[in-house]
Amino acid sequence: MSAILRQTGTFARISKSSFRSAARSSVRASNHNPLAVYRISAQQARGYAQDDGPKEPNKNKEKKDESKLTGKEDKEAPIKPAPGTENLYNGNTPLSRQQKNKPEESPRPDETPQANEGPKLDPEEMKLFNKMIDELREKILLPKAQMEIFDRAVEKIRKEGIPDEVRDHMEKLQDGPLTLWKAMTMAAHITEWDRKRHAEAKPGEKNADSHEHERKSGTDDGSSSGKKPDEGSSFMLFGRRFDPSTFISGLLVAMFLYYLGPGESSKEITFQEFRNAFFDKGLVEKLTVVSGGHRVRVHLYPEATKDMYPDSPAANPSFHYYFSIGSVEAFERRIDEAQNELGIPASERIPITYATPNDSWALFMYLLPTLLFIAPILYIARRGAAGGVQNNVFGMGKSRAKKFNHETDVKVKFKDVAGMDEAKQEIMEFVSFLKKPEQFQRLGAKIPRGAILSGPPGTGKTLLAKATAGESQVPFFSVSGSEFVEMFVGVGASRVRDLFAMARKSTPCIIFIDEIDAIGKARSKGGSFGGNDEREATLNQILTEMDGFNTSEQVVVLAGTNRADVLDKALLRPGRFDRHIAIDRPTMDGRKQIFLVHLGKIVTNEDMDFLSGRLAALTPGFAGADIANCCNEAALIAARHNADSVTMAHFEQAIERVIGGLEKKSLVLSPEEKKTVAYHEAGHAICGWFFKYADPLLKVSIIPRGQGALGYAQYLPAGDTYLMNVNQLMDRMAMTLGGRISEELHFDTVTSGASDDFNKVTRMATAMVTKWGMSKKLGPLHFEDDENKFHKPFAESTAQTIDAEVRRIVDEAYKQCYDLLAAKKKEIGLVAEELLSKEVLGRDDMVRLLGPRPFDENKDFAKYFGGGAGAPPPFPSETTDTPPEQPSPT
Ligand SMILES: Nc1ncnc2c1ncn2[C@@H]1O[C@H](COP(=O)(O)OP(=O)(O)OP(=O)(O)O)[C@@H](O)[C@H]1O
Repeated sequence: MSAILRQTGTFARISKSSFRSAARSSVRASNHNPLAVYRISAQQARGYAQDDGPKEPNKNKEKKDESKLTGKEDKEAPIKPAPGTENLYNGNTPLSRQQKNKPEESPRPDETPQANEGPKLDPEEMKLFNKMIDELREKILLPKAQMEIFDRAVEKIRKEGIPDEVRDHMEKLQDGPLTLWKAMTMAAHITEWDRKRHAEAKPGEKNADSHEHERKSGTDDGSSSGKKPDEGSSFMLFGRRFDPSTFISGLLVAMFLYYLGPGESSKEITFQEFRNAFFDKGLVEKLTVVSGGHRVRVHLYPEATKDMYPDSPAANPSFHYYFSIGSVEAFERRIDEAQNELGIPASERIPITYATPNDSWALFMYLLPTLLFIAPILYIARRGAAGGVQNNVFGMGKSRAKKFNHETDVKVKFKDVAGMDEAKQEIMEFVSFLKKPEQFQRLGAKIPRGAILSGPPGTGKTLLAKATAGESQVPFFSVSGSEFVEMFVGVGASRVRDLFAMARKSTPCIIFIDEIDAIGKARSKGGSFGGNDEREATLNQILTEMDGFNTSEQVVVLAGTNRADVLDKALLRPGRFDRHIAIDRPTMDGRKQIFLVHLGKIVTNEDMDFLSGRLAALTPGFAGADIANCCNEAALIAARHNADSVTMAHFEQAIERVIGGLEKKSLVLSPEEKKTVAYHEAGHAICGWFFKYADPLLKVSIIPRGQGALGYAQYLPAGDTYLMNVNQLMDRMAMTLGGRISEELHFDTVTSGASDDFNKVTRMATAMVTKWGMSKKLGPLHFEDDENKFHKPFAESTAQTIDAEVRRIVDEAYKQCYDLLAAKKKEIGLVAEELLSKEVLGRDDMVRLLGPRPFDENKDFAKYFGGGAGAPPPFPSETTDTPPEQPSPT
């Protein structure tokens, strides 16, 4: 009973096991190891081991006396705390020293423990007990009423001795420093003991004071009213009863918050640092081998570490130091050596554990951000590749087709589509199929699956498809081929599936895929550069879907393209796009019809028949979209001039603008340049007027327009001609050279303004020689152009012949033009001077200056432009003179 709390800490050394170890070690050889105190000291526990009975302390005393006599006591009990733990418990002096100086005392008869009470405390023990209680008070904050109960209980212990119950709990808490948690549970036990003591006492023995305390504390758990507390499954904390389930769920929440928190931080140190800073100072609580036996995590006593290294993060329980090890065996050996060096007994060795599940959790938490980043990408990619109608990750695999409702959206009818009667006729069949399928099925006819509408841009392919839907009164799904193409392989195919699935749900209906060449290009025969997989997969899916239609399914697929020649043959085979409808630029009559459609919305007082005819004659080569644009431009120009209605002049301005671009009034030419441009344009105009097969001039201007054109001449082609003979070609070439030859005839030098003319002439002459068989020397041969210019499809000698023939033809055209212009030098001067003064000349001015054109005019020409008879040449429309190119540095 002489020593109760003999260590650097407080209550942690009063255990039964300590007592036993003390009994053993009291006769052991002396140990100079200062660290030994860091564990349970041999002299610490001198009593309170109830199992050993009251004699045990005496036995111990005897041993102690024995050790005193032999003078070994000092050596047996370490007197100095381990480095780093001196301040652990408020700088307590080593217990062994206190113990050494403590007088041996027997329990006083009046202090004999009573039932339920432990032995009484001697002055030394009392001192230490008081110290422990002071620390408890510092660490915990109890409600006032609770504090009173606690104080009362402490007072009781002081007077009557330490009860077994409290002692047992202290025994459990002996390891490690006094943490807040330990302090709380300790306080709870003391108060609980006191409460129980009162509850078990006879009613008469209960003092009124205690009742008052319980009432005040408001924590009467029913024991006072005769109800037995459920001690097995709950414990008290702050006077509150906690059951295990509350505790476990609380613990789980705490763990959850812990892992949600800032996470475990760590620092790598060397083994030497570990030893010097922590191990040798006794701060290490435990070591854990992690990372598959490559690293060791150091668990420190947080309080002691905090005291020793106040600024270090090591005191944070979630912070850990790590050091690397070569192998587990080597590490264990080193630790053993280190502990031997410090003389730590085997029973006190630092525990070493091996990778707990927490490590996997830590690894998981460590990898979590990366996983969170990568997982969605993988998921999208996989889902994209997987395809399927259900493939709707962020709407990726969903079709982007716009659905037009036949009742509300598709208002276009066949009457709105003009100038393509044959195409309309062809597509009409689809309308009858969608309207009356039985008429075809009755006779065993298979309904065509779809049609490809091919033609230049703006010729009305989409319009025709819409009109088909409008006429058939069915829903219309419109999608562009490029909308199937995505970054992820498989998305296109998935969208095709989705589109067809949607269409099947709304049968009968029309699907229109515009620009189908974006996905329907001929598949490569392998070995192509780059990845075409996505496009090919999409095309294959279209082929499959079209095959998959059952003949009674009323889904018609129409597709538009500008490049029918590049489409995959599999698309065009019967059973898929059965029909191939070519829609070309409209003819003169077609243009007239289209003008009539679009003029319907324009406010004009002009005679519609004449207006549309004249405009159609003025717009050779125009597609439906250009015509619609012209009508709109004319209305805009008229509105800009505050006109009441749109006049012929507005339409002509609009056409000029569409053909030549915007007038560039800001581009001011010098007088010399202007004169050159005027003579250049006059040369072209004279050629067009006097060459029989050239296009008659309609308008010439020296106002710069569009993309750098300094002059502008508009010619009127005879009509829709699809063939050109040698005479027409020669006249056109001669006319094209007219600008440069006029410059030669009227100026000392020539300019670079004819560059574009030469380009045209050369191309025409080359085509005559290599494609059109118009050279006697080369004969009827066709030489394909190699776009890459890698090789010539002819022999070197043939190449020389081609060059010579092209030169000969151009020379002939040159001579033809030169002869004419040399003869008409005066007329050129007339036209050029007039141009310089007026800037723009019309056909009437030409007739005034040069007299009527000496050839029969085309009848349309005569009708709409009042000229005489004459046949203007075919399809050329206009020429513009490009700006001078920059002279090359050489
Ligand atoms: N035959 C026509 N009759 C009336 N208007 C037409 C005709 N052709 C084209 N248009 C006008 O041109 C506009 C554009 O035509 P549309 O979009 O059908 O051309 P497209 O051939 O589909 O062009 P792209 O090949 O560039 O897709 C139409 O909205 C319409 O106003």
